[in-house]
Amino acid sequence: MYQIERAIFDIRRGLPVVVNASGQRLLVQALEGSESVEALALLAGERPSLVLTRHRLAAMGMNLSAEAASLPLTAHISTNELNGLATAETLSQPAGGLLSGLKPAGIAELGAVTLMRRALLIPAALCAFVSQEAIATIEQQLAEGRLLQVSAEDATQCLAGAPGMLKRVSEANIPLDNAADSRFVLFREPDGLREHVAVVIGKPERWEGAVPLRLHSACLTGDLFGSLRCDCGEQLRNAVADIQTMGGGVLLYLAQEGRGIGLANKLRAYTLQDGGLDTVDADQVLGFGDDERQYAVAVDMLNALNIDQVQLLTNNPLKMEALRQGGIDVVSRQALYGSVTDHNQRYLNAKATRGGHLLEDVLSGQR
Ligand SMILES: Nc1nc2c(ncn2[C@@H]2O[C@H](COP(=O)(O)OP(=O)(O)OP(=O)(O)O)[C@@H](O)[C@H]2O)c(=O)[nH]1
Ligand SMILES: [Zn+2]
Repeated sequence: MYQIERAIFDIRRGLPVVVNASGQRLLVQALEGSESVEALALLAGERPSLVLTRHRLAAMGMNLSAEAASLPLTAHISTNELNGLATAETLSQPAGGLLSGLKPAGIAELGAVTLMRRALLIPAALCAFVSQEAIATIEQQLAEGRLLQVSAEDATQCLAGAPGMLKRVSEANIPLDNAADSRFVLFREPDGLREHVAVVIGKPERWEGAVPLRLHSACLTGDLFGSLRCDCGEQLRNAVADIQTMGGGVLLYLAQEGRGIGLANKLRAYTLQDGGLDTVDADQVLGFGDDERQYAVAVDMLNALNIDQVQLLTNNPLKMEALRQGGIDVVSRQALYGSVTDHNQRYLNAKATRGGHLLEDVLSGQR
């Protein structure tokens, strides 16, 4: 995985990397932030194609076949169509007849888009297979370390992380407003890119049975600034207070901003929502699924804290399911609400109707 971390840094800087699928080399560059399609074409000796996720293609008005719709991602756009589509912003527009040359994506292209996701960029990649004529130059650049190469297998798996490899890095007592006896324990993912914090409230040696647990995905706008667009800040504070009242437990503060798409993309999604889309459709226009979060890191953190039985504070059935799949016994669920306001009502409605969140009580005005 070591090469992958380095490749992600190059991708975020707008540089190309090579994704190698059984000896076939695909030059890959992020659409977002790429300065020149021409330079990529010159290096590869081929015109690049644009690889997009099926979510984005559907949002662009493509009628995907049943087969294509079931793939994790799909398609090439043939080269001369690139001109009209080459910015992240124009990609959100319906494409009409522009996208005639769709082809199913192979494992190398799947790896390319997975790298973009992991790099928290728009999941769209410029891709060109290296031509026979260009191979010598590419090999020289690889040998000199000017270009990085990753295997297609590693690239496709880079979102999942490496189970059991979270590092417990540092910890300290941090008295909180509603829970004076709290301890922050910081974990770092092996690639060093993301850090997650377990807030341990109370004295673990006194806990009996299922531990009260909150999985909280980071929301800079809501948690820190009290944004009225969502309910996150209130949920965070309510969770700390509830766990304290329940006799102590754990809040996992997960680096999963914007349901895993990152802050840059969440801000883009907010702008699309201001244009009328709901939270799910806005993410799909950008190329993302309903919810891009993976909870393996949460399971790892619970294992490190010797917790295998929990009472989960959430309205999100996916979180219960993910913990159960990771071998954690979720013995009960407790609802956790913020307030409904004029600003967040549409968002909460979409969570309930599109995302299956259990929010009936709060939306029907019972709280
Ligand atoms: N993509 C996207 N993310 C959003 C939007 N509004 C809030 N978020 C993110 O949604 C996530 C909400 O996280 P949580 O509160 O832990 O989870 P949840 O899925 O709402 O489920 P609960 O456990 O019931 O709260 C945070 O990462 C927010 O940054 C939005 O409009 N678009
Ligand atoms: Zn939020």
